[in-house]
Amino acid sequence: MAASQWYAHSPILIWGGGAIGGCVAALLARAGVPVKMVDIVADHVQASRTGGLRIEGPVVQCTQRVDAATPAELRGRHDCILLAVKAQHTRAALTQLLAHLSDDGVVVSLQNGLNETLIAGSVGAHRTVAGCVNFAADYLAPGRIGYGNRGALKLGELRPGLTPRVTALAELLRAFDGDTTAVPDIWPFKWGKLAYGSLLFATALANEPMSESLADPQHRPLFVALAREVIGVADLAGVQPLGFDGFDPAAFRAGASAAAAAHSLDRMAQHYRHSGKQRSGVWRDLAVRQRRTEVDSQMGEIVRIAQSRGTNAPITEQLIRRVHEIEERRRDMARANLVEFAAAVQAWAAP
Ligand SMILES: NC(=O)C1=CN([C@@H]2O[C@H](COP(=O)(O)OP(=O)(O)OC[C@H]3O[C@@H](n4cnc5c(N)ncnc54)[C@H](OP(=O)(O)O)[C@@H]3O)[C@@H](O)[C@H]2O)C=CC1
Ligand SMILES: CC(C)(CO)C(=O)C(=O)O
Repeated sequence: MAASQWYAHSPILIWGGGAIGGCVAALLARAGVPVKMVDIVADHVQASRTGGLRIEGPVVQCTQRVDAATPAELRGRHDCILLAVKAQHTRAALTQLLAHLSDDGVVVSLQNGLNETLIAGSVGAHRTVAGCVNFAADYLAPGRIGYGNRGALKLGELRPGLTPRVTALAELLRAFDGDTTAVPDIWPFKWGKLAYGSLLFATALANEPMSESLADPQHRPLFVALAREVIGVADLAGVQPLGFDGFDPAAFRAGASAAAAAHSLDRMAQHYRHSGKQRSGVWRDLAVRQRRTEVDSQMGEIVRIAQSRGTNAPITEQLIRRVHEIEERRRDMARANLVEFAAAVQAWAAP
């Protein structure tokens, strides 16, 4: 199957044209792929289809006119929908997009978390493809996206095995990033990103850049304990997380040396040191957008899975509590949060 098959009948829909969707929409359009970006932010839609969508930052700078619509303006059915809304907006987006997905079409999740279960429940498992996304971007203003740094982009079927369609989807997305790969088992990467993401949620308790917090020796007991807990829940779910972009799950497992974890955290810090995006999307939701984060959808799911296996995930629960306190303006974002959290984790671990 050729990548062009996905847009032989209708443009590729990019549902949610913010940081991730906007980057993909602009750069696919720039490569000559027919795309249509769908977003609820009318000003952003209008700017992107008239003056163009501007991509800023160290990776690429361009202004690309992108065909765009609000959900209400959209007509017709499409074979490929790249879904890039925040996890908590997935259900609403699915309700809107269902009528626009062709019978043999697919929804590809370009999201963090385990939204594929929800997507499959709505459009059917046979029309769902999973993604693991780690490039960094920010929605800056209507018609303006910052592309901070390149990062892993992997696609896979819900069931193990490489299919022609997922191979063709990866080929399609190589027009966005040439290193995009189709993998025979996506779940180790999805869980790898959840463990990685737990560290990003933790760094968002502070105002410092990700690279600074990840490299700070005082925070490391917290990062190691947190990642180890998430990896433990993945084990219970029958998945052995895999790493990318400096994150090495094996280095956080019980029995691994402190030096191995330190090396992995140093490499993660290095990944962001020269990025145009110095702070995570979680930090941006809290500090700039001043809105709820994806913590319940992403970290909450880890707690729910642990509980369904008869155990718990206490450090993740404490992380969620602290993020909620910042969301509700009951806690300031400060380095002291990480220092205090690391000390608490060490105290719980003490015999
Ligand atoms: N940003 C990043 O660097 C990375 C993000 N991710 C993940 O990618 C996913 C997308 O995140 P990101 O791009 O940052 O998010 P953004 O908020 O930047 O973009 C999402 C866009 O979708 C819009 N939207 C919300 N609901 C709908 C809807 N029903 N239909 C159409 N559009 C809608 C949003 O509008 P509004 O703002 O009004 O809600 C927003 O414009 C998340 O799961 C995130 O964790 C993964 C790796 C890196
Ligand atoms: C930091 C990043 C971009 C991963 O590289 C991310 O996942 C986020 O901001 O949510």
